[in-house]
Amino acid sequence: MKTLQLVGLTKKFGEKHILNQLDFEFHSPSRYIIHGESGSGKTTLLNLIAGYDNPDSGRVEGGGALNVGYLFQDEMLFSNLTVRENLFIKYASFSPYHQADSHFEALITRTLHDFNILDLIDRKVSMLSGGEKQRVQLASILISEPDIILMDEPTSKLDKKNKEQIIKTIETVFKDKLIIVVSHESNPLLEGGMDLRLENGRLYHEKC
Ligand SMILES: Nc1ncnc2c1ncn2[C@@H]1O[C@H](COP(=O)(O)OP(=O)(O)OP(=O)(O)O)[C@@H](O)[C@H]1O
Repeated sequence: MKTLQLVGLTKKFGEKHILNQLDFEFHSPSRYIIHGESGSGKTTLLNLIAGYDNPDSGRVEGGGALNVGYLFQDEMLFSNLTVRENLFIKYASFSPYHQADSHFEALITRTLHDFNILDLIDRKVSMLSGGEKQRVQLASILISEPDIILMDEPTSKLDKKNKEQIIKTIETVFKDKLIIVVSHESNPLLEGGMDLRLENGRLYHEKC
């Protein structure tokens, strides 16, 4: 089993400690849902795990050996490009060859099939529904073939029906991955996931 360890992780903005000597061990494959008040540091924590920002002290261990995929709160897609073109842009930024090779074709076909949107591959993003766009955004994370998936409010803009569908898809397609989700929802977002609370700069197990 792979692990991702946070060791004495500390992050300050000005004089304010956002994360304070935070120790935690995430196991893969598992699902964790991080709750916490607005401004408690949830996005800051994901940014540190992804390596987008550096801690003031402490470290993230195991992250370097694991490929991280990050779905941002406002993940951007180019509306006047097709689903294939959007995913290719993402792929080209990871692939050393920057071309749509056979690996890309196999990867995109498998991924879009898993998200049940293969028939939309040549459609412009501007012609997709909100739920379909969200599926393309989720599919785009898999283009970097990550071991760890970080998601900031992945279902916040969806209605109940779409939300349930997306959660089901995440549970099946991402079942072998370590998933860390930030969510404002008070109920467990993903069944079987571990609920955590970020408070006063530390992570606590939350009782449901
Ligand atoms: N680059 C920055 N410079 C200064 N302060 C920052 C910076 N990034 C975040 N902060 C502050 O750090 C605190 C934690 O922000 P963060 O975005 O991690 O919170 P959050 O728990 O994700 O909030 P929300 O639930 O509202 O998205 C906030 O008070 C925020 O204003």
